[in-house]
Amino acid sequence: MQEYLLEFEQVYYKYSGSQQSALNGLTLRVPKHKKCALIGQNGCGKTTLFLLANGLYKPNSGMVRWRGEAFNYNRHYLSNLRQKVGLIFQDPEQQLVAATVEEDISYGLCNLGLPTAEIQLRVEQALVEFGLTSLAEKPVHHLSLGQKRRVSIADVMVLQPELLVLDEPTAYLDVKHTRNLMATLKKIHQAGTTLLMATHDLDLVYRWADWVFVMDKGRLVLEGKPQDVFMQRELLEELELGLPLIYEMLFDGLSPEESAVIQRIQQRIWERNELDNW
Ligand SMILES: Nc1ncnc2c1ncn2[C@@H]1O[C@H](COP(=O)(O)OP(=O)(O)OP(=O)(O)O)[C@@H](O)[C@H]1O
Repeated sequence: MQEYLLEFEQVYYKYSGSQQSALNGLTLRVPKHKKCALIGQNGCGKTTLFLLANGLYKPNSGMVRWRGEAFNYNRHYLSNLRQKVGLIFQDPEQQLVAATVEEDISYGLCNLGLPTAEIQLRVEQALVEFGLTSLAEKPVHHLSLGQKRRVSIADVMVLQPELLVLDEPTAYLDVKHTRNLMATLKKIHQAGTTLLMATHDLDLVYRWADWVFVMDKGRLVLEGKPQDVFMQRELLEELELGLPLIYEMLFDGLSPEESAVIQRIQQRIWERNELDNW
């Protein structure tokens, strides 16, 4: 039976001074072990959802649950929750706090009060795992965007979260760094971490995700496997989200022979994704 890590039930959230709710009766459950993509227009509430996901914000009404239990917003609970739900911000600058890469990665571990030997071991492992060993002593403000992104992921992964939430992690990355990032996420997923990623890149969603959430105006309007979600052409056009290129082509008046080729390619992509699944 499918287990759910994080659940939002009828969640409303309004920023102070704002007229409209950013989350508007959001009900959404994150399935354990999946690679979930969250899509929706600018301003539909994705980042707000993420800020509620690790308790940085509290709903005005409704409930957020972790493994079936309602969030308790006391300090001890939140500190535990933030180890389990790792949040990667859209802008890595927001996340990097220390002078050097090594210090930045150890920052969260020091806050947990772990023994020094344990901290050193985990930092060394993270430096190797995320290809940062040669940058260990480099000042974080001297890094490229792709390197900063890797450090921000290492900062969070060193805490060994069960769910990793990423807000548009491929924004501003070139092809090479996007591929590297996706390879890193694959390793993280294979090691047992559930992923939830907001993105506007529908081709990436189609190739990567095994579950897709579609949000509009602060609520969930559609969810499912990519191949089912992207068949909902009219709804997605109505929401002005567009479609992955392969669906644009499929719906674009192809000959039966051309359609058959596209469908064979789709089949290959689904099979490959299934193999990668849990
Ligand atoms: N700090 C804030 N104060 C007031 N309103 C805010 C604040 N942050 C976001 N909002 C509003 O809340 C709504 C949801 O914003 P949010 O950033 O969650 O959307 P998003 O889906 O992440 O957008 P994007 O795709 O552009 O990142 C928007 O209407 C936005 O203007």
